[in-house]
Amino acid sequence: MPNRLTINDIARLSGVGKSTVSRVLNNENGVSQQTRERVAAVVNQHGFSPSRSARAMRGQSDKVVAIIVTRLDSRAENLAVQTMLPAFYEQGYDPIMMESRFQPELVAEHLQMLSQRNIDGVVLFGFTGITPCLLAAWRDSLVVMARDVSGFSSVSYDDEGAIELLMAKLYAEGHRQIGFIGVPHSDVTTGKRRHQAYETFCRQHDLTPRAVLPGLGMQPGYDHVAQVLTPETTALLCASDSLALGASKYLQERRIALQLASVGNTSLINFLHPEILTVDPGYAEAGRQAAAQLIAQVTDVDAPHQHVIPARLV
Ligand SMILES: O=P(O)(O)OC[C@H]1O[C@H](O[C@H]2O[C@H](CO)[C@@H](O)[C@H](O)[C@H]2O)[C@H](O)[C@@H](O)[C@@H]1O
Repeated sequence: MPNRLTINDIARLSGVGKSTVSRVLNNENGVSQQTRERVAAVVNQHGFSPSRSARAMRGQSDKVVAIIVTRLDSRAENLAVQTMLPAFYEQGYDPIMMESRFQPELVAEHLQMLSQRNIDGVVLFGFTGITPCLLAAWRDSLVVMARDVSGFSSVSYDDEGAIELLMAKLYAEGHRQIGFIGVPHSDVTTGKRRHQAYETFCRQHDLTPRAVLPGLGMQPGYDHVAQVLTPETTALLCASDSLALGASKYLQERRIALQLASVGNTSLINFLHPEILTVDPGYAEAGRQAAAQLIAQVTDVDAPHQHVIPARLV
């Protein structure tokens, strides 16, 4: 018996008609309890796993998408998820959330499990180590967030543009000694692209670059900011809001007055530090576009497509 029974198989094995099986699988009225149990017994006995029908039988949605975030505590990713969820709900999809913790092996495990459950599609927050090969089976039903992966749909941010906007603003305000705190180049987007954009701006405007790349998070910002400060430094550009929060705490404790700037425009930084100059990479818009793209793909309305969200100075 093949793993995936057809509706005909179930009808034959249960001794009922196809339409009866369909009514049972779709949890409709008009079927006796006894017949319902007979059909359910066949389904259970044969290890039947047509997730859509099984879900319908349990009265659950038959349209399910998965959202795989890298970290459940990322403010950036939360902002994108916040606009993604209503877009999925509106079209009748039930989203489930999973976490990768930046581990490709975990992504592989999640995808394997999702494909066994016949999930309609996946939004995956990408990172270094995610390869086209890893995602091959999902080419038509997956959207990568925050970076592009060759051959797949993606919604990414304009990392260089975000830094150029902030550097241009700081420069226009008269700053000539601008430090940079960022993320190692192994992280291609938040790390390499944002740092290189800073270096390029410095080169083009004859500024001396002074950068440190400790990694994502508030603690690295707090621990490493001192390395880029000189007595002449008047401004500090942070590759993310979390780094800016850490750097800001350090500077406040030592009563060092600097113009801080960061990429993020997340609610915590706006609430605690409205004085920080910030660029909105477009997390909310990215969430909306990712949901729309995935729905268009899984309903055959659109082919894979790459979107880049423009950054906006706030
Ligand atoms: O301030 P945070 O919430 O820690 O945000 C930092 C950056 O998070 C995102 O980048 C990181 O996750 C991406 C997947 O969502 C991954 O592709 C990237 O390599 C990571 O650095 C976000 O895309 C950035 O804009 C945030 O600055």
